[in-house]
Amino acid sequence: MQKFTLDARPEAITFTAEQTALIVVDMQNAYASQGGYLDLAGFDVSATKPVIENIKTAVAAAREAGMLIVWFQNGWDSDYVEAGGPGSPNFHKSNALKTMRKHPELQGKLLAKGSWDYQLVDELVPQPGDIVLPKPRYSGFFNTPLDSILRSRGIRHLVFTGIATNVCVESTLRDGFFLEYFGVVLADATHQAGPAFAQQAALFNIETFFGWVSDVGTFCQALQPQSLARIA
Ligand SMILES: NC(=O)N/C=C\C(=O)O
Repeated sequence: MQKFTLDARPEAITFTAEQTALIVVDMQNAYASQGGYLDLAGFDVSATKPVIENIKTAVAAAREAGMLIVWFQNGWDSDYVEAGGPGSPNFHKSNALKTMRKHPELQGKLLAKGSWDYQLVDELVPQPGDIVLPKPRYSGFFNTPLDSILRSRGIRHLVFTGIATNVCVESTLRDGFFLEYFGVVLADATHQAGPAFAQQAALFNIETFFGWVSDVGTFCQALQPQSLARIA
């Protein structure tokens, strides 16, 4: 199998396309569009357009190289049974659920399966062969078949894109770390929920404790045949 070497912080990392999945976390209207959940809850989503474009670029490069693409969609049934009731911390901490309690006219609209909010943004369209997974909590490993899907394909490296860096991206990468996956974040294909320092802190944590940090241009360059670092 051909090996690729990606320049990253804190050091370069080597992987094969067959053993790597590109993970696109929650690129739904809820997280990336004006009028979506994050926007309605008071988070700034004004800088998500370049992130969408960068994800498109990373997905195309990964697809061309033969990597598995996994798309996550965060949310619940329209009655919010999957969100958990007052006995669940999610009921108390989810800003979507809190926003809907504050604005009952939004009930059934935020992060509900079948809603515009739940849909992936129009610019990002999964293709046949990709895997699209619903997830009910921040981590993509929790109550989803992600681990089985990856293990059955011998995948060991996960390249992360999506929103939000400091919530679902970091949660999934951390759980992956505990399950022995090597996690890499493409920083310019992610965006935080909250102030800019949340992005910096998440990337610091990942780079220092849980994984590696690179960017889309470097990722695409690493996958180009002429710049491949062929190792045996
Ligand atoms: N996709 C995410 O990172 N979500 C962050 C917050 C939420 O879903 O409430």
